[in-house]
Amino acid sequence: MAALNRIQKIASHLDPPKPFKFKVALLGAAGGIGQPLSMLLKMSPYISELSLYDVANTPGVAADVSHMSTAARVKGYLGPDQLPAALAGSNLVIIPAGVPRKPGMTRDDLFNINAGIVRTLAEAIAAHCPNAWVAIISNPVNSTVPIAAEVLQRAGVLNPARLFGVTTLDVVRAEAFLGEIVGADPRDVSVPVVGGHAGITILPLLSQARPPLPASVTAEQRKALMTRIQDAGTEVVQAKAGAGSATLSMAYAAARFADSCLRAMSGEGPVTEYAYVRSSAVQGLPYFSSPLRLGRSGVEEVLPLGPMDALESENFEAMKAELLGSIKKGEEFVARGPAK
Ligand SMILES: NC(=O)C1=CN([C@@H]2O[C@H](COP(=O)(O)OP(=O)(O)OC[C@H]3O[C@@H](n4cnc5c(N)ncnc54)[C@H](O)[C@@H]3O)[C@@H](O)[C@H]2O)C=CC1
Ligand SMILES: O=C([O-])CC(=O)C(=O)O
Repeated sequence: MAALNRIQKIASHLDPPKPFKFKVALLGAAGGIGQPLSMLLKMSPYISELSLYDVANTPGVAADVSHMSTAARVKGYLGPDQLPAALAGSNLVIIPAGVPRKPGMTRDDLFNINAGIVRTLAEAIAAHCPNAWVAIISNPVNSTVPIAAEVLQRAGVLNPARLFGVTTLDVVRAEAFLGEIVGADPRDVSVPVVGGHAGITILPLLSQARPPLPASVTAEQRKALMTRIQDAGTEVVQAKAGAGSATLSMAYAAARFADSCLRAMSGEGPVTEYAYVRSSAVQGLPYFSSPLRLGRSGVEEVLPLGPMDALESENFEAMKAELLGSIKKGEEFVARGPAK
């Protein structure tokens, strides 16, 4: 314990106290992702107020997390009546609300339930914190981000520079898997992952990986690594055998994404992150996950995708129809309006 205190003292000396200034709202805070993410956000030096919202079980989660001896003040909000207060004044809203997959399902199979949840939450954001940055985790991300965008646009408050589909888990996985292969600490590995967040739409650009894949890795092994990154969500769904999908690695990835947003908001830029955003990065695809330069106002620049090798270019072409279909499905859902 003495050693831990000493390490903490040294760390706080090296890393001077940050202004604890942002309110972050987590919608779906009592779920499989929401609970560990609440804990990780409570540890963020950038958060002064942590607002935990869910339709079930938030009082318990909020009471539990609030006992951690870190600066963020924690408040739990339960049910739609408390949603306005949960959101008011938020700088960043993170949304893991919704149902997860079971074995045999695709992410798109979640559309029927999660589309309505995201629409309702986006309507509340438009009304109660229209300037917040919004990070959507709920699947299918390829459609839920266009849903949120359409809702915000119809309310006259859409700022595409502040609306993100969280694809950080794809990057995290690529770093972990490549780190294993090259024998490096994954924190020293970088792999761009672009496109969308489902199967073939997840496009790891292994040709741009740093450190590069060793020359001994064959074309088949390279293809297998690409496929493993694309199917990693399914790997977890199958391993959990009906008990849900990735929660802990997702909470880690979302905390990392939130940290990037809050650093950018603080002016500690430039911050580079990957996320699924509305952009003109790829002709004919109004949403695409790209490398982004984040600053105080949100996305300041959508960075180029960079060169692709033959396999990546082939995958890039092959994903386009599916991604566009998912985008249109989301947009049409909002255009149709609520079921009568
Ligand atoms: N973007 C990504 O990389 C990933 C996305 N996901 C997605 O995240 C979502 C959540 O996954 P889990 O946390 O494992 O699910 P979960 O079922 O454990 O938790 C979801 C939570 O959302 C809450 N919820 C339901 N309706 C709500 C509403 N209207 N307002 C507020 N909260 C509501 C539930 O009460 C529950 O606590 C799923 O759609 C899943 O597919 C999961 C992993 C990775
Ligand atoms: O696979 C799922 O259903 C959850 C998810 O998006 C992921 O783990 O990447």
